[in-house]
Amino acid sequence: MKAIQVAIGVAVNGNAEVLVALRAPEQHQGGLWEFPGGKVEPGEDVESALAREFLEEVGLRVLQSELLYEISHDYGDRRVALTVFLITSFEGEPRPKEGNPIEWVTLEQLKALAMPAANRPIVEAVLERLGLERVVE
Ligand SMILES: Nc1nc2c([nH]c(=O)n2[C@@H]2O[C@H](COP(=O)(O)OP(=O)(O)OP(=O)(O)O)[C@@H](O)[C@H]2O)c(=O)[nH]1
Ligand SMILES: [Mg+2]
Repeated sequence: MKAIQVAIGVAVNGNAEVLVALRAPEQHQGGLWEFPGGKVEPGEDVESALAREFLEEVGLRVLQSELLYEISHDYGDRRVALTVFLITSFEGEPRPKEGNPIEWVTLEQLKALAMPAANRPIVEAVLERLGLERVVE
């Protein structure tokens, strides 16, 4: 099975909070919290996909981002290859443009969120990058 290429972003605000969205029940891995993002389209590079998905899903214009982490995960029903960016500068106020609730959460709150399995090492990388204790020792 070919992996689906996905670009996702961890936007950080001035209070050291990160932006998360709730996946709709009918979506793959529905009912779990995610970092906004989505599938890279044919012919599109992964940074462009990140910028497009952020505008489409939460209405933010990405001004500055850096590569944070890459992970492939097999969910059984599909394989995904996630490229994760830390978004250090953006423009606009986040709005749930596709109807999924969105929230700024502290890193402590992030640790406790129910997210898809592929996100556990991503959260570790976020905590490490932003300077907090790891979740698992
Ligand atoms: N956006 C997002 N997708 C994630 C995360 N973690 C994770 O495993 N995924 C998986 O990545 C895949 C693609 O993400 P997506 O469903 O957001 O894609 P999309 O926005 O293009 O959705 P669409 O197909 O409805 O247009 C899904 O299978 C999803 O389960 C995450 O933190 N954020
Ligand atoms: Mg999406």
